[in-house]
Amino acid sequence: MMWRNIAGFSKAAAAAARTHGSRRYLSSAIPGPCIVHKRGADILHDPWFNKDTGFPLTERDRLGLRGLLPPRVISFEQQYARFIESFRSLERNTQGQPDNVVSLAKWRILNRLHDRNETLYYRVLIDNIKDFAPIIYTPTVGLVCQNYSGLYRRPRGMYFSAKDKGEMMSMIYNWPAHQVDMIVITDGSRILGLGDLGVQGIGIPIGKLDMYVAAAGINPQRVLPIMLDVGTNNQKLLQNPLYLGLRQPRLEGEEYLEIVDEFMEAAFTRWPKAVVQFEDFQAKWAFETLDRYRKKFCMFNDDVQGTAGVALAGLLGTVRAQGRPLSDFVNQKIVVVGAGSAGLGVTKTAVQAVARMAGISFAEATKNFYLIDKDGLVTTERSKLDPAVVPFAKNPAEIREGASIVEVVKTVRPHVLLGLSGVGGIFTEEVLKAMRESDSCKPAIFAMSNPTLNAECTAADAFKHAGENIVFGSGSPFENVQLENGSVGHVNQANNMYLFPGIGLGTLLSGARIVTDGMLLAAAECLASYMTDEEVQKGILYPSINNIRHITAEVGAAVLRAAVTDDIVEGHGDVGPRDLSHMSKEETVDYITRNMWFPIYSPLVHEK
Ligand SMILES: NC(=O)C1=CN([C@@H]2O[C@H](COP(=O)(O)OP(=O)(O)OC[C@H]3O[C@@H](n4cnc5c(N)ncnc54)[C@H](O)[C@@H]3O)[C@@H](O)[C@H]2O)C=CC1
Ligand SMILES: CC(=O)C(=O)O
Ligand SMILES: [Mg+2]
Repeated sequence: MMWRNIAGFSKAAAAAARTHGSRRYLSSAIPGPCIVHKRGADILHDPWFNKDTGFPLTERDRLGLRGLLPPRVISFEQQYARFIESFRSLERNTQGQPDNVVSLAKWRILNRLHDRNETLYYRVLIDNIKDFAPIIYTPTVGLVCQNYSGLYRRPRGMYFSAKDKGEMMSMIYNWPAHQVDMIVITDGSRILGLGDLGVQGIGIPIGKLDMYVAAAGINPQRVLPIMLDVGTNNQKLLQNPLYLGLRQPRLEGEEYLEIVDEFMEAAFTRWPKAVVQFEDFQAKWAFETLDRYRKKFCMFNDDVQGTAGVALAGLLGTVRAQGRPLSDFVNQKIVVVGAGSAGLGVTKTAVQAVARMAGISFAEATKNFYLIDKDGLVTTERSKLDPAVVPFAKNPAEIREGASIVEVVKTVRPHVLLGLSGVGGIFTEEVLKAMRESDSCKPAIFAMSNPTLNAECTAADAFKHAGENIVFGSGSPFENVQLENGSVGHVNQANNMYLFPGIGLGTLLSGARIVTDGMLLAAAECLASYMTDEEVQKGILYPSINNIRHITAEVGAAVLRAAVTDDIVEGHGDVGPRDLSHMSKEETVDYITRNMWFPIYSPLVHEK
């Protein structure tokens, strides 16, 4: 597999160079014979320009590198093969060691490459995304965040803390890149299903932006991970002498919002065309900030909106998997476990879809949805009902207030059981067995919480207890399951990674002023219609992660076209709003694809 990639190397590189690849250096070129203004060791220490042993002799001569490298010039292909060999050797040498140890060792070797040579790093990531996504993204990124203070070697991204109040407008200019396209920001308050990890949550924006580079071809020189450190309520971290964040409780209320406001003003003052993705904020701030900024800035919340689109695509897929027409979605009974930023985002979007399809009101469309939180089924009987869940609260005459998951499943016999609770294993054997009585011929189980240990159930347990005819999705990857009937139980990775890169890229390349509901719906519909009937019937609802660039180009194009329809595009670079509106669907996909950055070594000196 790896070697096939290497064999296909020069063709892909040449194609990329013809389109977009080398532009990255030229865009920041200074006049004169050299494209990079740094010299000598400064170049070797800049992961953006560094080619390690790959510097050709002319560049070694003209950039003051002679003598600073071993004499032999090694090709990109050889460097790539060398890295993969070290990675495989690490796999061999860590066999039998605990999973956490192996995962962190793999993360370290990749991270060291990231710090040293970005071109090679992104190339190995793109070519081996199926193997490496679980390391730079969920589940290992969760472990990295938990151990961040010990793993920390050098900073990546920017840190704005409560102590920086009043200073952010000048601080933002400390970032060395002139242009920033994508920002992913967190306050560390709800990192995956791991809770409040304070400043250690920076690993999430870094991992998400790695996915942006890999999937959407965002130029890595133009991405910016942001940690907004407003304190932490995690007592263990506050007591840890190695903790790297502010040692104070989280800011609340207006004090908190003032910090986020200040950052947003600073970021958009310096980079008015940037897209900002909010990530892993605790529910109350996820909703509040989305409401506060979505009409003012070009931003979206991935956990609320990206997840909703991926889940909707999965839910529509389950209808197709049952061999039923899409219109049957309105009859599906859906139990959502978890009423936080993700669960509520999913439920609201799915209810809206039912309302649209059936031509009924939102309130009427909630009929087949059942929302469960830590206190059980949400009904109108509950005291102190959170206003965000009110629209979905059931009549207690139907099922009692606070009913357990198993009670709800036994009573409702749902078509779909979807978990976004962050609680590992709550889809117990009893719950899964109850799904055998589902009214669906192919019940669907989505255990979407991350990382792996927080999944509501494993893939193997789902197929074992709920039956071999189920459709299964999980937020973190699981291996496909070999079924007793001889067939394969397919595992779908129901993760917002299938949408956020396309949402960001389509928004960026359209120059949309804001991210509208129409753009988000277009993204979800694009993903929902991506798979063929044949695949869906086999229980395959989402594309392979190996095709992530292709699906992202399609999603990006759908988002861009929806932005044109919503009349909010301002264009990107030389491509104006009129050009965008005249593009056919195919031309839009082509435009998106041509603008994806691809890692190849570009010349650092002009030919004489
Ligand atoms: N697969 C994907 O693409 C995504 C997965 N997630 C995952 O979803 C999980 C939740 O994320 P958020 O909604 O942002 O968290 P949150 O903290 O806002 O919400 C968690 C919800 O689960 C409920 N809950 C807690 N314990 C429960 C129990 N024992 N039984 C039933 N409900 C319980 C809480 O009451 C709350 O409503 C996390 O693990 C996160 O990693 C989030 C976004 C995307
Ligand atoms: C996937 C993701 O965004 C989460 O688990 O929070
Ligand atoms: Mg998230």
